[in-house]
Amino acid sequence: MTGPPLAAARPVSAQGAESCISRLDQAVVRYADRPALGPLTLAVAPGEIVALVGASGAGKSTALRLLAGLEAPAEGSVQRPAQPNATGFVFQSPTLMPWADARTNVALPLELSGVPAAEARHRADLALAAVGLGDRTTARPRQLSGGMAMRVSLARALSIRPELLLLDEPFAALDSITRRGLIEDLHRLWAERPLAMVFVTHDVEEAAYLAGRVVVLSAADGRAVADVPMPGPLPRPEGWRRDPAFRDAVEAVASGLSHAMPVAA
Ligand SMILES: Nc1ncnc2c1ncn2[C@@H]1O[C@H](COP(=O)(O)OP(=O)(O)OP(=O)(O)O)[C@@H](O)[C@H]1O
Repeated sequence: MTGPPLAAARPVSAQGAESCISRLDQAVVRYADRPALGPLTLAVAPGEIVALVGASGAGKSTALRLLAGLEAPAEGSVQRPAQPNATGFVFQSPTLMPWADARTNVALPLELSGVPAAEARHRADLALAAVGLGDRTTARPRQLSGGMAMRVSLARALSIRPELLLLDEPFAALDSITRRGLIEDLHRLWAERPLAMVFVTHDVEEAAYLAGRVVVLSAADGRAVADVPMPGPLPRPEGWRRDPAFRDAVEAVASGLSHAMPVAA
């Protein structure tokens, strides 16, 4: 291996208390007294893209739920964006209403949060155009491919104009070409309006390509065992996947992950 694996990693606890949009501080989650996560400290700066990787059960989704305010920690604290509607969430499944067209799927949650109907539809159309579905606003979910349905889900999350976007393995069910296209879309949208993102994935290369920083959670106890800054500009330049700096970064994350895997009995 040529990369600078864990030498380049810095412990999460070493992060300063710099201005951040969201932060977990020594957060612990337990289910029926069994530890599910932590203690985990994770700070996300405005406009920063962070990928969370770790074995199944390491606590990645739990960390996202804490950041989303969907559950509270048993110990430690969670800092979240002050504004209401500042956090968007994209799940692994697009979770679209099958009876509604793409526009309504995006507009209805806005209307339910108090946005007048005409404005909600206008914002839905803008969000759908931003994800490349400007010509599919009247399509029902069954008329859309898996990648298109995920784009609608992304448009729905973006339509609230979040400062923080949480994505829980959003592209896991899609083929690799579609996944790569969606990652490029995320970078393009981020370049137009740099919002913070926390992206959960099992795919080391996807994490290293998308994010400016990759945090590795331990399978044993859901602590962060590595926090690896990713080299290179965002969005990625043409041919970045073949760049030695990218290949080294992938190895650094993979090495952190191999240290974070459960030890076979
Ligand atoms: N509602 C729940 N009740 C009980 N245990 C739970 C609950 N949700 C999660 N857990 C447990 O908490 C731990 C962390 O789960 P979590 O889903 O956050 O892991 P993950 O890293 O996202 O896993 P995966 O990659 O498989 O999605 C696991 O041991 C899981 O079984």
